[in-house]
Amino acid sequence: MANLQPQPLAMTLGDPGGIGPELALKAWQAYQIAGKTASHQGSDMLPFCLLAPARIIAQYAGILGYDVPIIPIRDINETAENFAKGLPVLEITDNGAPVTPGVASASTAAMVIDSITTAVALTRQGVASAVVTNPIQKSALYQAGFSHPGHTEFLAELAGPGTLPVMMLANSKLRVVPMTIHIALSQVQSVLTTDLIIALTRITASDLTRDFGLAKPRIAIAGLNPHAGEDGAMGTEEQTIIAPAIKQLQAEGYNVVGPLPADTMFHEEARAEYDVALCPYHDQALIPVKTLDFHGGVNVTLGLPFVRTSPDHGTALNIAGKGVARVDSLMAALKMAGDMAHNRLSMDIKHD
Ligand SMILES: NC(=O)c1ccc[n+]([C@@H]2O[C@H](COP(=O)([O-])OP(=O)(O)OC[C@H]3O[C@@H](n4cnc5c(N)ncnc54)[C@H](O)[C@@H]3O)[C@@H](O)[C@H]2O)c1
Ligand SMILES: N[C@H](C(=O)O)[C@H](O)COP(=O)(O)O
Repeated sequence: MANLQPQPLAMTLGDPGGIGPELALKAWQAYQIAGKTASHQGSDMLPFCLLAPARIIAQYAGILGYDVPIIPIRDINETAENFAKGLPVLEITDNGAPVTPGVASASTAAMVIDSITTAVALTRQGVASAVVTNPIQKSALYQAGFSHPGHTEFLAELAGPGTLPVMMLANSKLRVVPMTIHIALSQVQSVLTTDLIIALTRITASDLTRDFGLAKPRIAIAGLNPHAGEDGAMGTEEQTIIAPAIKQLQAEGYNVVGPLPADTMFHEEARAEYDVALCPYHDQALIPVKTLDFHGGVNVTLGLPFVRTSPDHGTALNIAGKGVARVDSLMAALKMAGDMAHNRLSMDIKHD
């Protein structure tokens, strides 16, 4: 019989020049305020361990004047027993590169990447329940030779060949999936295919059922062009690419509608008609979700063999180290990761 008590969450460092270290400290404080201490049994928030050089976290605690004891641990299994005493930090690669709040640098890329790969390895070994990532400064990683556009694509590579990652951003008002992610707008038309839409929709529907408890998710698919093409007068991708995918998905039994005009599908009454909206390109999906609730949003990667969530914001270099960064989105990501891990465990137990 599987153990229903999930393992701790593995939180990554993110860019050490950004707000990630500050948010990790604030998240630990928020847990203490909420009374989530050593015993997490019965709690709906799992304890977490930060994968980072402890010296950097201590540096931020000092700059910010936070009374958060840093507890270096050697094994993630030591997280729960130490969580009431301080923030558990599992040491990762540290080349000693100096860190300045508000400054992202290629010199810290190795530790940023090691934190992610270690979190994934621990989660896949089953000693962590999920990966919760802090934001990375993509430009600094690119300078260091990192070849993936973002976490989403990197995590898919770590998951193994054939993995199709699905980026979903969610808050209490809206869930969205950009069907193309980190590519130039000029490439969207060639990357968006009928087969891609079908594959992304199948993964979205199945993960919303397994991880979010939606028995038959209601899915809306946006058009690419103004007015969803206005019957071909303003573009034909709706007719040649999107509609055939919807027809196929409906034939398979999915509850899918579209292509819908993107400008009118996000108002309150329209949102009540679906559980998730799939959009042809990044900003079409992310503008409404971040506008409706930036601080409550979570970025979750569907389609992976492990759970990964993240706050929906970036590194916010302009406010790093100032103590003003809001921790709400990271807290929402921790909560969602724990809930998803719990749902997967419950599902495994049912199938035992
Ligand atoms: N998951 C990720 O790793 C992730 C997500 C989004 C962006 N990014 C990266 O972050 C970098 C900066 O991106 P950006 O400037 O477009 O977006 P951003 O989210 O970092 O900042 C946008 C604005 O929101 C504010 N803000 C962000 N988070 C906040 C918080 N928690 N509390 C208060 N204010 C907050 C910032 O100060 C800034 O004014 C880029 O390199 C981008 O690629 C990473
Ligand atoms: N596209 C995301 C956003 O704008 O919020 C962000 O860049 C994060 O992407 P990854 O999780 O793939 O790093």
